[in-house]
Amino acid sequence: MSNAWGYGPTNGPDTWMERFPNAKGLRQSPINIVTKEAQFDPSLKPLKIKYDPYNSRNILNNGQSFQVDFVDDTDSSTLTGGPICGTYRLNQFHFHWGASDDRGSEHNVDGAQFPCELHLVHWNTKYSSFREAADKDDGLAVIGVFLKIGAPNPQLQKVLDALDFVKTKGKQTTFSNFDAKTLLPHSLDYWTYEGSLTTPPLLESVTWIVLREVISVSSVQMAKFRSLFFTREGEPQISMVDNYRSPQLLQGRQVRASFQ
Ligand SMILES: NS(=O)(=O)N=C1NCCCN1
Ligand SMILES: [Zn+2]
Repeated sequence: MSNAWGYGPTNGPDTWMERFPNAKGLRQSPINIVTKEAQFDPSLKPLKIKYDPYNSRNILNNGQSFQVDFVDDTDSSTLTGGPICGTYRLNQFHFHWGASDDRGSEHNVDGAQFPCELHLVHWNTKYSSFREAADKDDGLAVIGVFLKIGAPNPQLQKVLDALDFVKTKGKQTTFSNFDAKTLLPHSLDYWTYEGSLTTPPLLESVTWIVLREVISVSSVQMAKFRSLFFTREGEPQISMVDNYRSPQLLQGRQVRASFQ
């Protein structure tokens, strides 16, 4: 019987501290963003996001979410500017979502949850790889984008159409020529703070960049997310839903805003 971490009653976020001591750290994520306490910082630069569709490689059900992986052996898909120094390369993107539209995001805004949250994961090229960067204080930068129920999102639909081929844990399929920029909202206004991975090993290596503007997702599209399974083919099916960690203590951290 696998004792892998997950989101169930016996291996979920409340149990993670047993095997992953970072869970009790002082810069854990996600957090609740209290907008009135986020201070505008005029020194924050605009985000510069350059994604090359040629770098998208495959889509994988990893048993906790699904992720779209990118070839990251050159600087062709990068994040620069914003709160970070240097160049960070796009490694993958994935999502977190709920069993119903009232929950699912990891970050909250003024105590409110969204039905889904997109994470675009980048690593600092001062290090040689994602793996080497992942445990460094300035190793990672993750862009968080909230999804709000509304009109169907045609760009997101391209990703959702591929889910038919990765229903169960361990399944993957080619996913080429996808422009991740098409998943971003028009405005790149953001909140930023120093945090962690929201999944084990909960490494405290992430500069979080959470966009203020949401993107849309329809209820039918949310049902597609919920059609995936945490479990492998042939195992008793457990629907992949509620794969989110709840907000953690701020522990004195400052959340800055790139906008007034
Ligand atoms: N939800 S998160 O903070 O992005 N967590 C991640 N864990 C593994 C590698 C990518 N990201
Ligand atoms: Zn995530």
